Amino acid sequence: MRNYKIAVIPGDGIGKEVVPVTMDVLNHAAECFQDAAFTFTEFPWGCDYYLEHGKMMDDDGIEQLEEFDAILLGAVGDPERVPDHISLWGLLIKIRRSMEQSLNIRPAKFFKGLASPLADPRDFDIMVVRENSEGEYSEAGGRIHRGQDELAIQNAVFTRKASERAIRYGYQLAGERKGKLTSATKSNGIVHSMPFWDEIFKEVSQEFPNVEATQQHIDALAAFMVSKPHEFDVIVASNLFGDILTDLGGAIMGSIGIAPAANLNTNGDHPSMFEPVHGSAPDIYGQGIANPLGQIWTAKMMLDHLGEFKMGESILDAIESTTAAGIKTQDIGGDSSTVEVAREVCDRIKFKE
Ligand SMILES: NC(=O)c1ccc[n+]([C@@H]2O[C@H](COP(=O)([O-])OP(=O)(O)OC[C@H]3O[C@@H](n4cnc5c(N)ncnc54)[C@H](O)[C@@H]3O)[C@@H](O)[C@H]2O)c1
Ligand SMILES: O=C(O)C[C@@H](O)C(=O)O
Ligand SMILES: [K+]
Ligand SMILES: [Mn+2]
Repeated sequence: MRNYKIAVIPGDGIGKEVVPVTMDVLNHAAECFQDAAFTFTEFPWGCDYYLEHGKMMDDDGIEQLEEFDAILLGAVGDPERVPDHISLWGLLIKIRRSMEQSLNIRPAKFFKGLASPLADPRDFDIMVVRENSEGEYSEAGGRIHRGQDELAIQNAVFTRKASERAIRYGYQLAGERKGKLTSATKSNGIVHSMPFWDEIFKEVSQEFPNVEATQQHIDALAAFMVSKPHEFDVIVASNLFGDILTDLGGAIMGSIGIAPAANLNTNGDHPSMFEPVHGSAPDIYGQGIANPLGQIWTAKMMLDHLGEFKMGESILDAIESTTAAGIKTQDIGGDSSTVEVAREVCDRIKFKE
C-alpha cells in the first residue's frame, strides 16, 4: 500500500467548498484501487487566519509543508476584507516561491458535454506552461512622493535561468505531444525583457529540431486562442501572460471553474502544489453552486505527479462522463450543486488495470 501525505489548504471563499469534495473524490478513488491511500492534513491559512493572527500562514508554515508529498490548495483572496496583494503574496505566491514551484502547468481542452461559448470550438487540447517564479510578478520597485508628484515603479525580472527552464520544459512537453510550441511574446512593445525571452526561445529551439517553434505577440495570441484554439499544442508564457491566457483557456472550455493548475517544483527539493486556476469567487461563495471540476481535475494532475497514472485517468474519465451525462453546475448550464456534481464523479470512478 502506497501512502501519500497531502497538505490541504482550502484557503478562502469557494476554496472551502471545492476542496472538501475533492478529498472525497480522492478517498473514493483510493477505495476503488485498493493500493494507495491518502492522509490529509488540513491547514486553516487564509484571510480569516490573517484577520485573527495578522499573517496569512504560520511563521514556520513553509517548514510545516516540507514533509508532505504534495499540497492541495483551493483559492486565496477575500478582497473586501484583505487587500489582494497582501493575501496572495502572504500565502499563494509565498508558497510558490519558497518551494521553488517554478512552473505552472495549466491545461485547456475541449470537454465532452460542455457547451463552449465558442461557436466552433473543434477538438482543442492546449497546455500552457506559465513561468511561475518571476517576470512581471516582482517585488522590485516602489512608490515615492505624495500627491501630484507621486509615482510607482514596477520592475519585471527575467533571468536567463528561469526563462530557459520554462521554455525548455515547453519544448520537452511539445516533443511528447503534437510537436508544436508557441511562445507568447510582446517584443514589439516591451523592449528589454521580451527580446531577451525571444532570444532564449530561439537558442533552446536548437535542442529540439523536431518541435515546430512559433512565436506570437500576446495580443494576437489571445485572439487566436478564441478564433482557432485547435491549432495550438503547447504555449509557453511569462508569469503574467500565462496567468491571463489560462483564464481564457478556462473560458473557452466552458467556464473558468473547470481549469486546473499544477505548480511544479522541478528540482525535487520541495513538494509541488495543485490548485484550480480560478480564485475564491466571493460573488458565489456560500451558495453551494461552485463548480468543483477544476479542483477535482487538480487531483488528477497531483496523481500524475505522484506516479498514480491509472487512478488519475479514472478521475478524468469520471469528470468527463459526469458532464456528458448533464450533471453540471450553473456556470456550465446545469442546475446541480457542488456536492451533487462531486458525488456523481465519485460514483463514476472505475478501477483500471
Ligand atoms: N490562485 C488563486 O488562489 C487565485 C486565482 C485567481 C484569483 N484569486 C483571488 O480570488 C479573489 C476573486 O478574484 P476574481 O473574482 O478576479 O476571480 P475568480 O476566479 O475568483 O472569479 C471570477 C469569476 O468566475 C467565477 N468562478 C470562479 N470559479 C468558479 C467556479 N469554480 N465555479 C463557478 N464559477 C466560478 C466567479 O463566480 C466570478 O464570477 C481575489 O481575491 C483574487 O485575488 C486567487
Ligand atoms: O496571479 C496569480 O498568480 C494569482 C491567480 O490569478 C492565479 O492565476 O493563480
Ligand atoms: K486557485
Ligand atoms: Mn489567474
